[in-house]
Amino acid sequence: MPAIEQLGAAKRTSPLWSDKDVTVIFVLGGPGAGKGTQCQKLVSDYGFKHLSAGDLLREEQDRPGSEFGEMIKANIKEGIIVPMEVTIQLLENAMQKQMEIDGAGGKNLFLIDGFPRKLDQAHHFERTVVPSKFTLFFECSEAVMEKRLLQRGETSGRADDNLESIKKRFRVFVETSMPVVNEFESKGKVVRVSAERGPDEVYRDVQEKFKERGVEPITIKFVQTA
Ligand SMILES: Nc1ncnc2c1ncn2[C@@H]1O[C@H](COP(=O)(O)OP(=O)(O)O)[C@@H](O)[C@H]1O
Ligand SMILES: O=c1ccn([C@@H]2O[C@H](COP(=O)(O)OP(=O)(O)O)[C@@H](O)[C@H]2O)c(=O)[nH]1
Ligand SMILES: [Mg+2]
Repeated sequence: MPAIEQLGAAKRTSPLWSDKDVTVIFVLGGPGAGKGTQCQKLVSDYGFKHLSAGDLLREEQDRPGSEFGEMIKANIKEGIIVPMEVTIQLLENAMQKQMEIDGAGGKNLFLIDGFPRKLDQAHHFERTVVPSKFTLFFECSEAVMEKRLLQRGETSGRADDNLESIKKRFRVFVETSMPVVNEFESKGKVVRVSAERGPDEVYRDVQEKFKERGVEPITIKFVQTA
């Protein structure tokens, strides 16, 4: 990727896509709330494509020759939000790539997981890439999230799944990311689900809320041939 000020979204003044052609649902919730877990379920039942901002940043961090690698690494370890231009460009690139793969018949349904984590990101993405349909927000206590993250840390290999980084991430979530949820909430654009129970119970609630919002699972029609 080129220098930050050269990135496409940094220069555009109107959205790249219309929300009539491209559906984006933001997925938010504290670290360890279960965003990734629920997104995987939605992918198989609803035909969404899942884009995790954190995964895209980790991929860019590890890409040989990336000029942002060191900066991303340092930010993730400290739980700090990476400058939005980088994250938005990575998301836009991933969406573009997916649309090229799907071609004209594609449904262009995207779950954007772990983003926007800051108000400026939310505003900039909606102004320069595409406005979101709504935000799926997972509510979870810090005690539960901490337990899940420490357990995930046993095998994830993630530099931020340790108690010190987890505490910092909780703080950033409350101070920086919750204002995003509150702003979307004031516009009636938040679907709130409790994430305290097991993955299947949480998912049942997600499906119910999606139905209320008119988002239906994929139905496979079986055609009788004989
Ligand atoms: N509802 C749940 N109950 C118990 N454990 C869960 C639940 N959802 C996710 N987990 C586990 O908790 C950890 C964090 O989940 P993940 O989906 O990675 O969360 P996030 O993307 O919000 O950080 C993972 O190890 C996952 O397997
Ligand atoms: O839009 C984003 C999303 C993630 N991150 C960084 O990536 C880290 C991990 O995010 P991820 O969503 O993978 O963590 P999760 O909430 O799933 O545990 C965050 O703490 C931030 O440092 C960021 O800077 N901007
Ligand atoms: Mg995640």
